[in-house]
Amino acid sequence: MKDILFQNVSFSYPDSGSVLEHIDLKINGGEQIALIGHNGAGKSTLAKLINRLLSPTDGNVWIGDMNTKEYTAAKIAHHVGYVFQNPDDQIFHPSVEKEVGFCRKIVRQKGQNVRAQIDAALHITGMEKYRTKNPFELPLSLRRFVAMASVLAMDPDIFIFDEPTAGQDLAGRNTLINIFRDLKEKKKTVIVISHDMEFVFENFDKFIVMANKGILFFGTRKEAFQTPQLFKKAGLEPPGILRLCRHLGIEAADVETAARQIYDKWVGLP
Ligand SMILES: Nc1ncnc2c1ncn2[C@@H]1O[C@H](COP(=O)(O)OP(=O)(O)OP(=O)(O)O)[C@@H](O)[C@H]1O
Repeated sequence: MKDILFQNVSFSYPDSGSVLEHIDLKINGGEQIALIGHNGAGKSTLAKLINRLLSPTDGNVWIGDMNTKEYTAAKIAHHVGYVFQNPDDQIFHPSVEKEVGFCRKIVRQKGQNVRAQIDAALHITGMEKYRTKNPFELPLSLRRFVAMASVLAMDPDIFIFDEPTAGQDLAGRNTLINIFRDLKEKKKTVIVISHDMEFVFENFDKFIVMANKGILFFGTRKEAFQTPQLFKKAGLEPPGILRLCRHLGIEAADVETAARQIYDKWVGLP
């Protein structure tokens, strides 16, 4: 397991000035984190510094003992898998199986069984039945799972998912929950960039909240719920469950606890 370490990292795009300033951050190997913040807060930029698509203007980003500045993006891709928001940025093979099989070289280098990796990735994403299809004949919601399968098959230590719930119905969301559960069991590091407050607060225990060119908050779901004004300061709509709990005057960090408290307080009285 590789930790991710940001040491006093600042970043500017050539034509838009400073985007991130003096970021110190440590994500332990195996943590599953939701990365949230208003539009333009710098979430994708932070994520691209992790997979070396970008390099810090100042400071250093480490993946385990690798200073990302000293490696190419292709090399870092062995350790950090990035599932882009738009799958069409990532897909370029004429069949689902070929697309997912793109991992071959990396998987072989790791001494893993290529066939087993591809089959497992197709299975967990629900893409098995589409293996011979051209990805571009599939709807966008399924193309997202093709892109996901091709990253899962590479079996990196760290996964970044950019807006994975976008355009997904209940079945798609359940597939995602299953994928995140599996990655948690495998002790993979997962960073999910999302505007889907309901989904991330239901399914993640740790949060990074970005605002003002930096990190406004890094802590547990419970701590986020207990930090007054956090969502307002971050320019975010709090999840429905938090708004409900505040209206009812109860303190709960997840739906189950809230339901139990509501039941105990109003329903379960003898
Ligand atoms: N390639 C680029 N060139 C110049 N400026 C950029 C580039 N990409 C992003 N920016 C700017 O950097 C800032 C941070 O963008 P970024 O995409 O990291 O934010 P974000 O939090 O991921 O936003 P969103 O939620 O809208 O996707 C924004 O002001 C954006 O306009």
